[in-house]
Amino acid sequence: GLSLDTVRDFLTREEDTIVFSLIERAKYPLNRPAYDPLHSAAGRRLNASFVELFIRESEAVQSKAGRYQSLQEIPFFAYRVPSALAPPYNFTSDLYPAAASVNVNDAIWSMYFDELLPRLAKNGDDGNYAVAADADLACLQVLSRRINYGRYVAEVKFRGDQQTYTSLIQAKDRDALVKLLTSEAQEDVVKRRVEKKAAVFGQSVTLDGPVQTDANSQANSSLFKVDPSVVYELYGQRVIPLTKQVEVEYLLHRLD
Ligand SMILES: C=C(O[C@@H]1C=C(C(=O)O)C=C[C@H]1O)C(=O)O
Repeated sequence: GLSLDTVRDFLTREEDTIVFSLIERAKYPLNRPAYDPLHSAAGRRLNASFVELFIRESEAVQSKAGRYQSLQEIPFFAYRVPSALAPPYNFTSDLYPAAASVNVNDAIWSMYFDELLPRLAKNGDDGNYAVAADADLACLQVLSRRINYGRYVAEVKFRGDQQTYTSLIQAKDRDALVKLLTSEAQEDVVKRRVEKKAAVFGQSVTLDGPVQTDANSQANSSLFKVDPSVVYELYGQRVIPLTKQVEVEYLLHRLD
């Protein structure tokens, strides 16, 4: 069952996946043309970039394979995903049905392409657009899963203090809800841990010398495949605030 410990364990494990997916995308140059609008053979400007088409088609395949039968997974192009051909599985849902579809995928999409990607990838174009787009998809999927997991966090917190949450939800008091669900101490632990994971997972491993410790490694952030301070800021300024936004939106539908 859900508890504050199990949801925090889930979020902790997702940190590993987030850091590794950022490290993978940082391996490739920016590959700018993959993000510009495509043109038809006749020269007409199309509405989508190569990366957007890649992600739409990938989601369609994964939808057929049943990925979105799990409520933990939410597609970026929900209106385009075909139904699943995969064997049915009876997913238990811990979520309140009227609030289960709350998500901030649109905000995650623009945050990733406008803010994060330019800080991850070096300028350059090696033409390997499908490989880079696949790395983008991995980043987007894990960021979406982690941030939209705020629905589960909110459900646990609601069950733990139904009376207080119910009155704040009825009053539609967003500010008081944010305050009640926030744990500053936990946020500080999370931010410092992901920064450390970026330093540990993103160092160059050689057979000579000792394994790097944070004390001697964090001094020079350019040693790392992804700058640990970028990951710290990503969590502090975007991942945690968006997770809390999901928590609040979920709670506002929790009594529907
Ligand atoms: C997820 C939680 O709720 C809030 C959001 C956090 C996060 O996104 O990491 C951390 C602490 C809380 O302010 C939690 O309490 O664990």
